[in-house]
Amino acid sequence: MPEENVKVAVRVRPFNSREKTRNAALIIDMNGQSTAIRNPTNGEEKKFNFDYSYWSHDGFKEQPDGAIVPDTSQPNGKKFADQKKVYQDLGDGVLKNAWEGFNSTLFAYGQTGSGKSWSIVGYGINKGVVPLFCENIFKGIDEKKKSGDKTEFEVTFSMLEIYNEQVRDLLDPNGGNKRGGLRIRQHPKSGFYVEDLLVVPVQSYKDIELKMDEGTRNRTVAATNMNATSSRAHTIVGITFVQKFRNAAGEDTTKSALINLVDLAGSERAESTGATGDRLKEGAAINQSLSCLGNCIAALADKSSGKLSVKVPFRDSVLTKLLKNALGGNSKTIMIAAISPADINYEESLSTLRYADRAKQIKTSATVNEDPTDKLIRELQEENEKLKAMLGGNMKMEVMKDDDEDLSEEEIAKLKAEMEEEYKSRLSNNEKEMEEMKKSFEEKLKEAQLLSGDNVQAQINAKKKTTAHMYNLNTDPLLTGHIINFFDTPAEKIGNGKDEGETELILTGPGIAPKHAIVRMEGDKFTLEPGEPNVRLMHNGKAVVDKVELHHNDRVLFGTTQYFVFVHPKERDASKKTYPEVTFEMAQEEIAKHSGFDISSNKSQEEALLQEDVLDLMPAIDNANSISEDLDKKMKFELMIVSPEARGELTGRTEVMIRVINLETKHEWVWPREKFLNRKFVMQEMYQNYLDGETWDLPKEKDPFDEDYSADFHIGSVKVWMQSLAYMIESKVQLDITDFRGAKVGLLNVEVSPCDAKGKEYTEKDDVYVEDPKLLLDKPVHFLFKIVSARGLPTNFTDVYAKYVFYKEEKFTTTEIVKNTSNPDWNHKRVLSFPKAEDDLLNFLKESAVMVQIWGKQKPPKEKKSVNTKMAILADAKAKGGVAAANDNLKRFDAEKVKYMMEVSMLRKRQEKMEAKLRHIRQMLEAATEHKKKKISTDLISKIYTAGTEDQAQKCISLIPKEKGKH
Ligand SMILES: Nc1ncnc2c1ncn2[C@@H]1O[C@H](COP(=O)(O)OP(=O)(O)OP(=O)(O)O)[C@@H](O)[C@H]1O
Repeated sequence: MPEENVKVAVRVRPFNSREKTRNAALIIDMNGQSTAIRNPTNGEEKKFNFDYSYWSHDGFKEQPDGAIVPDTSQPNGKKFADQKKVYQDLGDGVLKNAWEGFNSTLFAYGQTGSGKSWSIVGYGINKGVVPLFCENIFKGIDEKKKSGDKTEFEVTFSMLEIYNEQVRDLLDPNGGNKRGGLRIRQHPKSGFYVEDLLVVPVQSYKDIELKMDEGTRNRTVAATNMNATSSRAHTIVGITFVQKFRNAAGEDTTKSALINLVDLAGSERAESTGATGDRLKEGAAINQSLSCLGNCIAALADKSSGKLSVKVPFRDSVLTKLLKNALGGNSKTIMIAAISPADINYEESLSTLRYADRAKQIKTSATVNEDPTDKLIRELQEENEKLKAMLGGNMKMEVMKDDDEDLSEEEIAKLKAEMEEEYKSRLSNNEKEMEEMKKSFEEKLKEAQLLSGDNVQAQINAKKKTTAHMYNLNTDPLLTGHIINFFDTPAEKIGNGKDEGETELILTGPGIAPKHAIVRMEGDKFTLEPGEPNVRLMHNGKAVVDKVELHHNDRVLFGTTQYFVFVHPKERDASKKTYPEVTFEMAQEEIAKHSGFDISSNKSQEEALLQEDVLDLMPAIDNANSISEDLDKKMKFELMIVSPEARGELTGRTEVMIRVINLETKHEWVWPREKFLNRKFVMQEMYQNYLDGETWDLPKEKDPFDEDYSADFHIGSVKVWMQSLAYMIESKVQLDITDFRGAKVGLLNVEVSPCDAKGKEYTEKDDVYVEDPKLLLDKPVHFLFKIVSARGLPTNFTDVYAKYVFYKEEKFTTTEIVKNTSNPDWNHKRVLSFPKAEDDLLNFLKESAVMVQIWGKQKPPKEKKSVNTKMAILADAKAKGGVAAANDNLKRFDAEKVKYMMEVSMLRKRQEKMEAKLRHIRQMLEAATEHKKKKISTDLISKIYTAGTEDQAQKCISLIPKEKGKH
């Protein structure tokens, strides 16, 4: 069988708005087949060669109809690759292969938002490979038919999603409700397949479009209910193209091709979740399928470079089972690696390029799937006879294993146990397949029409024009507008389906109550009201307590995940207003604004970034809280805005962090954003199991809500400025310790002073004061750094210690640990010696500081007070007077104040020194007058001026009478 390498194309997209806000720099360059990426920190460039390198970053224009085309008047217009170009290179090949009877797989890899869907599916008029391929296949069929070709053509369509290692049939509206998802089976010849997957016959591109819409709608319902981000799911569209004709020998022949189009989940999840250092990093939060795909690709690349003993772990995940053929078997395979052009995504883009680089080494060997139809039926019959015999115990069951698989006894036993079931399934599957083969395509189409909801969809579209309704909003714009609910009854009750009375609209998700809300229709007027007290219900960003009137384009949030936009066609048509298109971001922004955040566009880059983080995290935190409430997990999450100083860091930007509070024990933790998001994925999965009625609670070590109170806790920090040392003046100060929120949590007594090489502190006597730090250049300098004690720390801590990094040190220095007191005395003392002071050091002393962080352990819980999570969170929100518990530490915590305090104390000392010098000069002049001296040697003047101590100065002044040059 001829082997062929996987074809790899890389495509770089334009800057998105996020990258533009961040003033991101372009780090990708493409030239012919090569793609270069520049490391933004050191400027180093790495080059890769691919089958195609598609420049879609700039050099284009948008036509009035929205089509994006090359603009040759721009410098990069010539190399710009539009959708057409990509289709011509990649899609056309797939089409040709399909006609010849080869299987093909096209998959898109890349981080979230890198442009995978753009290439595979496309947006609006800018159609991607899938729609263009589908259009062309039917065009080809029509042409053949017109030319009098007698071949029968059959095209079928299927669409599935892999989320959290479960397969969901996207063409089956109930596909998402099947527990554990659909099963994967293995066929001896064709490999792994999904059992019971709906495969519908289609007759035209229009049919496929409708089916794709249907699939997307089901995907939206599932994603909204599960509160999942679509970028964590893999979507596989399967198209089979069958040609039935009579061959030269006069036999009825079937030529078939399976085309798999795979839109993979965002690649970053597999990598970056590990960076949080959280114990849950190995948990379900990592997309197992994606990391396993990486392992398979690496193993296959090794294999093709000659390492034949390498085992390819296809069986380790659902995705790799289904892509086994695409990667190592009977398929011609293409990978599109999508990358961002921006420096801020350097790591992700580099890892995508490496992935692609490895993938291009993989070899597959596709064969034409063409056989006489009778033979195919005979084979199926024969196989069924065999299966029956084996199931009846007349034949030994052989475990099906690949040459490259090395299974243990245990694994073989397990596989055997699964086999019986598998045989039964295959038996019925084969029977179904034979039946299907005997049926004409017309019969199949007729059946499918009965099953399909095409007409229903057409009716819905017509009704949308005249009847009030609401449509869903999703973070992924491709999933927005697919869930429609009409309001055509006097009162529409909305709830989670657990109410005893009737609920017209059931919504699932965290925070949805049995009687959640009611939408009433009174003539042309619509109103919204909560169905029971304390439900999470928002209207245009504000919490709904009483009845509110609904107007066209209003935004409604039920619980914490179900976002909708209300459409009132009558009001809209009668109004002269132009209504803006509502986006998910807009809906989030208005919620943030009403919770007290300053949302404006007029911001510095740093503020804009912070705003973006706030908007990202606020709904996620609400969501985590409502999951905690529904599962009664006793934990509460709050958003905090934390400056680098408050985090105990010298540099960095103001960030969003999450304060976690145990409502029963009052223990607290502070989580970085990544850790929170990582854990939230696990919370969502836990919640989904709860909804599905499965055992949902997890053991302590896997529970995303669990935290160890005895872990070290960062109580607060102090920034100690070093300026006085630049003048060799000591500084003994008491400074405020501030916590993450910028609140004062105690006082720290610190001292810095110049000393000799042995660490002996200089006294007034051996004054080493310098007027200008430059005078220390190239001289040896030594300092003493003392952390004496802290006073008034919060009483809920013990085992307290301080730690810091001095100047260019890499590791923290830690004081001893002091137990059971909120007034620890550390008496920590350290000599810091620099044999030759350099500019860097002097600059550091003059302008920088040492961050001292105070750490401790929270004390064990006192007697636990049992609380109900929902009630406790509600009480807390009421006490704080708002939904979001955003802190205002930016206003409260003034990092500059400490600097000024220390600067003033240092200036005072410098002034004393200057005044002494002045006094000595004055005394010198007085002595000269008294002794009638007209001249004094410059040598003596300089000695008086630079005298280190009072004694030295007086000694020099007393030499004046002995000076020569009287009268
Ligand atoms: N070649 C391109 N030209 C113009 N815009 C593009 C291009 N590629 C991507 N975009 C834009 O970038 C955004 C993200 O692209 P897309 O949705 O395709 O990313 P994705 O990788 O599929 O993300 P996800 O993993 O979330 O599904 C979209 O708004 C899209 O319009």
